[in-house]
Amino acid sequence: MILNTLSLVNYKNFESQVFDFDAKINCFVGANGVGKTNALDAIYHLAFGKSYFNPIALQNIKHDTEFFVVDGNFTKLERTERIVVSLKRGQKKIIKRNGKAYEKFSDHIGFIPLVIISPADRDLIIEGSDTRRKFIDSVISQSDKTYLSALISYNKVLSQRNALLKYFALNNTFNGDTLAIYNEQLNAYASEIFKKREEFLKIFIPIFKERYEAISQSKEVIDLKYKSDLFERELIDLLQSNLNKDKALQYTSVGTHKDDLVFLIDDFPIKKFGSQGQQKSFLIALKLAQFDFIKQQSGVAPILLLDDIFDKLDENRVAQIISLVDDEHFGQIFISDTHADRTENVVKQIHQSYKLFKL
Ligand SMILES: Nc1ncnc2c1ncn2[C@@H]1O[C@H](COP(=O)(O)OP(=O)(O)OP(=O)(O)O)[C@@H](O)[C@H]1O
Repeated sequence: MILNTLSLVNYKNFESQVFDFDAKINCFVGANGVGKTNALDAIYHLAFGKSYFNPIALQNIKHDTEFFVVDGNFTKLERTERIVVSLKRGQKKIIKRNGKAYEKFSDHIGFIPLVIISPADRDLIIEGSDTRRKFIDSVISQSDKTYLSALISYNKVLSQRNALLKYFALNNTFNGDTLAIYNEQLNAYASEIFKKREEFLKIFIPIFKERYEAISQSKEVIDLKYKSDLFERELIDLLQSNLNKDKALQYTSVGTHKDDLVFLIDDFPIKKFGSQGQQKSFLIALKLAQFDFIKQQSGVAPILLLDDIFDKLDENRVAQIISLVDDEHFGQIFISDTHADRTENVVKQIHQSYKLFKL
């Protein structure tokens, strides 16, 4: 998967910009605030139809302008693919592949395999379970369309069930038959989601551990554990036994929407007991394992975005990370850094072919 060119119009701080990329390594360098992360985010947009950093779509349009266009020309399996994402104020976002607009954005997910490593990933450790569920969902969805569709359906039924619980409470009424229909649907989707998350983690965890060992070169034992209500019983039984609680809360308190991933270091939560360096290595190992998994499943090396990585890790570790990717299966890498010299020094040692973009 290679991004050949990228053209931006009114995307965040870019008014009009065209990049012609190297097939291997590309570095965006420049002072704080010049738009290095924004350039990476534009590439992320082409893969996921949204920003990695700012979920409010309209805030990605350049201030005081009416629309943005992110236009990318890729080579995938020797074919040229043009992806255009655009948004005009007051209108819906449009994603086009080779001139044809997608009806459902979810159809595009996985078409441009991509992994981003950014300081913002620390949210995976410090924030709530929804951040970790999003991570696991995004990894599986990139290689499994049926998973994404089960997830979308589950969320739809879940909000209908929650709306019904609210309606019951507001109108002081109850209808077990209607609720049972939602329970059955939710149960079917949840079983599928649970099974796929379990299967995914069986493959993913060993890759992750291997990556961590390679990066950290230390003895601590790290682990990932899948936490789900569904290990206990089927969702249909859980919904039944939690009915009174759900009626009181007016929302569904059990299900795969409550699943979590527990991050452990020597059997203790990494959030509380991991050093800064261990936490960073943990997150990078997680993302590199994502890279390996997607490559393994789709047969295509994902595009790798490394945001601000030199600020967080020393040069040796960065070189190690880049060559880890280079070793077995090179994809295309995009790096952002404030220091052109530092970036060039590290990159030069690993590959002769690279481009530096001074923003
Ligand atoms: N919608 C927008 N319109 C105009 N400018 C924007 C918009 N959104 C963000 N910006 C600007 O983009 C700049 C930040 O860009 P970015 O985060 O890419 O910087 P960076 O080069 O990665 O910096 P750092 O080295 O500090 O990480 C800020 O100046 C911000 O004001």
